[in-house]
Formats: sequence, C-alpha cells, structure tokens
Amino acid sequence: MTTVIEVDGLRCRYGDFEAVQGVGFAVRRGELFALLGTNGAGKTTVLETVEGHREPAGGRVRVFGVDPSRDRRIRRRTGIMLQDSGFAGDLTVRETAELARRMRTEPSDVDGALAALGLDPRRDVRVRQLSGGEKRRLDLALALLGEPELLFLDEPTVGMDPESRRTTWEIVRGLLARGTTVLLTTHYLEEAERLAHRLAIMHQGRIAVEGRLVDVLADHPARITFTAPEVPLPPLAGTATRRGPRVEIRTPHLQQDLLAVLAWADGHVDLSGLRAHPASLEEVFQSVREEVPA
Ligand SMILES: Nc1ncnc2c1ncn2[C@@H]1O[C@H](COP(=O)(O)OP(=O)(O)OP(=O)(O)O)[C@@H](O)[C@H]1O
Repeated sequence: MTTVIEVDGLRCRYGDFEAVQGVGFAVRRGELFALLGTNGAGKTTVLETVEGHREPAGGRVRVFGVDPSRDRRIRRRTGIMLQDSGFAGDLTVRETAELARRMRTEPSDVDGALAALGLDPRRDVRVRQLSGGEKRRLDLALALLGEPELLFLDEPTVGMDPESRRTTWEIVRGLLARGTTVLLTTHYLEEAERLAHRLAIMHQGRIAVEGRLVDVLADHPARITFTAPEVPLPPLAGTATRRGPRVEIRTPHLQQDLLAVLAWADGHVDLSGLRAHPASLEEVFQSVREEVPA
C-alpha cells in the first residue's frame, strides 16, 4: 500500500525549547491517522511541519515522497482545514468559497463543496453571522475545494453540535472510502475512536502510544468490577483492590481472570453488578498523562 506521509525522527525547536523530540509515524493511502495528545504535546507543531509550513530541526518528513517544506507542488494535492480560515467576516459564504477557489490552481466545484457540507441555505449569509459550527463546516468545505488526495484536519469539529459532528464524520468517512488520506488532530477521543484507522498519543514532544485502536486498547489493562462479600478472592493474573464490598480487578488477561472469578463465585458468592470492560481510549490517554515523567 502506498505511503503518503513518512515522518522519521522528527525534531522541532522554538529557540532553545525542543517541542518535538524524535517523532516517527507513517500514514498510508486511504488511511485516517489521528494525532492525539495532552495540551502542548506538540501536535500542531508536527502537523505544521508535515504541511510544509515549518522546517524540522532534525529528522525527515516526506509527503508524497518529497520534502513538503521545499517542494510546493504537493500543495495542489493537499487540503488544509485550518482552525480559522482567516477570510473577511463581511464576505458571504459563497464569496468566501469563490475567493478560496481562485487561490487554487485546479478547477473546483464551489457549489458542490458548500452543498456537501449542508451550507447551501447559508450561501448568502455573511461569514461573521455564521455559528461556530457553521464556520467549521465552511472551513472544511474550503479544504475540500480541489478534491485533495491528502487532507489535514486540525480539530475539525470544535464548536459543532452533535448532529453537525456526526454529519462531518460521515463526510470524512465518504472521503476515506474514495481513497483520500487524512491526518487528524483532535481532543475528542470519540472522534478518533470512530474515524481513525490508526492513532498516536503524544505527550511532551514524544509519541507515547501508537497503533490500531484495538491493539492500543488490548495493550492496556482491562477492568472487572463487582460487589461481593469480604471473602478471599481466587488467584488472578491481575491486581484486585477492595473498597468495602466493591472489588476492582485491573488485568492484562480479561478472559482468564473473568473465568477465574466466575468459577470462584459459582454457587457460593453473589457477584452483584458484575461488569467487565476492556480499556477505553480515555483510560489509555489518562495513563499516558500519568506515566510519562514530566
Ligand atoms: N511559537 C512558539 N514559540 C515558543 N513555544 C511554542 C510556540 N508554539 C508552540 N510552542 C510550545 O511548543 C509546545 C508544543 O506546542 P503545540 O502547539 O505543537 O502543542 P499541541 O499539542 O498542539 O497543544 P494543544 O493541544 O494545547 O493545542 C508547547 O509547549 C508550546 O507552548
């Protein structure tokens, strides 16, 4: 499968401060790679470098096989959804899209892009009168002009209501199905869970966790919880903690420990409220925040 983005040993500095300290990942064609992270982890810096807006202090970045900071030709093949498109607020939606179209070198269907984002009824409204969610949809419509092969989405659904967010996810899924490659940064873990083929969690300039969601979750302890009388528990692969009658078992072997608990309880102990959960992305994120020393 073709690799669209290759990042290897990337280092970025702001003066003496090394904001990105040896980051590497690859994104294949048609794949959505989500870059998650704690505040100030370095996501935006990585994104800007891959977009070609920033030169690395070290390491190597290739987009469509070339250095994005030196070879501008790849810009025709990419779309960038900025945090704020920066167009004048007194232009209408249609005028803004038309202006953005003229800045692209290849033909673009302005009306199609606005319709795809449900902005048709708002085409004659001034941009400053749009809601926050409508502005984000306009930013996405502008990024889609020219039908880019590679799309950079920086916090695409901030300010959107749940319905607009779902519509945006549908649009992104449609783009992926047509082979578009997407690099996404988001603070919404659910967004990454729903869209990402693979993801990375950054913390303090480094990637702490990377992989497919199922693999990332499988690498973290699952939880078994129940309420039971205070009798000794069976031998377990995981670690059990008790708070009164409430028992929580954190285990790398969910099936094995669940079977052990069920066999132990069988016919003797009432396990009220028994629940078994694989790790959630929220828990993985939390453990990254806690485990990597500052
Ligand atoms: N222009 C700058 N000058 C100095 N330091 C900067 C500059 N821009 C970013 N930084 C610092 O670099 C680090 C990484 O910033 P970056 O914006 O890439 O992180 P982020 O992961 O996108 O954060 P957030 O999720 O909070 O937006 C942070 O510590 C930030 O304070």
